[in-house]
Amino acid sequence: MDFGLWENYYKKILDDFGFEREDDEKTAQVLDDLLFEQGCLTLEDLYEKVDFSTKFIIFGAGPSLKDHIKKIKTEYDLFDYVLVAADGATTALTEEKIVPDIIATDLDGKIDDILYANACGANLVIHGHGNNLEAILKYTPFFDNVLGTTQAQAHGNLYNFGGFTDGDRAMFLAVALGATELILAGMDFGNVVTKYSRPNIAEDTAKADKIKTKKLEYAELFTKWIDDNEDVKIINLKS
Ligand SMILES: Nc1ncnc2c1ncn2[C@@H]1O[C@H](COP(=O)(O)OP(=O)(O)OP(=O)(O)O)[C@@H](O)[C@H]1O
Ligand SMILES: Nc1nc2c(c(=O)[nH]1)N=C(CO)CN2
Ligand SMILES: [Mg+2]
Repeated sequence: MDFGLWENYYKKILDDFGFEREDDEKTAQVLDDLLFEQGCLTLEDLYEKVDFSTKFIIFGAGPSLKDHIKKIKTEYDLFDYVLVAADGATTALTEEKIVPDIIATDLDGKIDDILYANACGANLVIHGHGNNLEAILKYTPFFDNVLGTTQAQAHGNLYNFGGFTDGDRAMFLAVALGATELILAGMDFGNVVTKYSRPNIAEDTAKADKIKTKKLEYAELFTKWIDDNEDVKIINLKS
């Protein structure tokens, strides 16, 4: 999605959630400075790492994630696909001894699992926004093979491929990497969250709060936008 079109959605998101654009821009600047210092990936670098396939599997952190991973393990040849974990989904993949090729994260998943997957070879797409400045400062220096994103205007080392939550941004990234097919696993949307999305809940699942429910509505909207507007086949294992 080009920035002009994205900006219309972005302004609505800022308004809907009460986020400040200046806060997003401040974190973006910090992330860009960190990546300048430590080195980072360009889109072309990442493309070279995953150009073995144009078929991608995107793993979200919804209630069907574990079942979908088990189905994929038995019915698919994992080496035929570029595996992209959205943040908390990394933990479920780690439990199943799978290292994703890419993790899209705003660094609020289980950091130990993301660090482990990164050490095992997963590339990281770190998203800076107005509410994760501390996590960006604290954890970014510990990761290798990082590409940075922002939801504001891209500048310096950062990209904006479109998308809001880790899951739908992972899809926009896949499109930017030339995906022809996206298989969605654990992308339930709706209003139920899992321990992979919310590590502190007592049970395996819980009712999403209002803000999370609204985030998932945007995730679904952008998934539909990609399906309607991009030249890519989307297969959601949930439906
Ligand atoms: N029912 C669901 N619960 C949680 N995540 C889901 C669900 N369905 C789809 N997803 C996707 O899985 C992704 C990973 O979940 P996670 O909660 O770790 O992400 P997030 O974008 O950081 O959300 P938040 O800002 O609420 O922490 C989400 O970004 C979303 O796109
Ligand atoms: N400012 C801000 N931006 C975001 C946030 C958030 O909590 N605050 N959460 C996101 C992923 O769900 C994506 N973008
Ligand atoms: Mg996250």
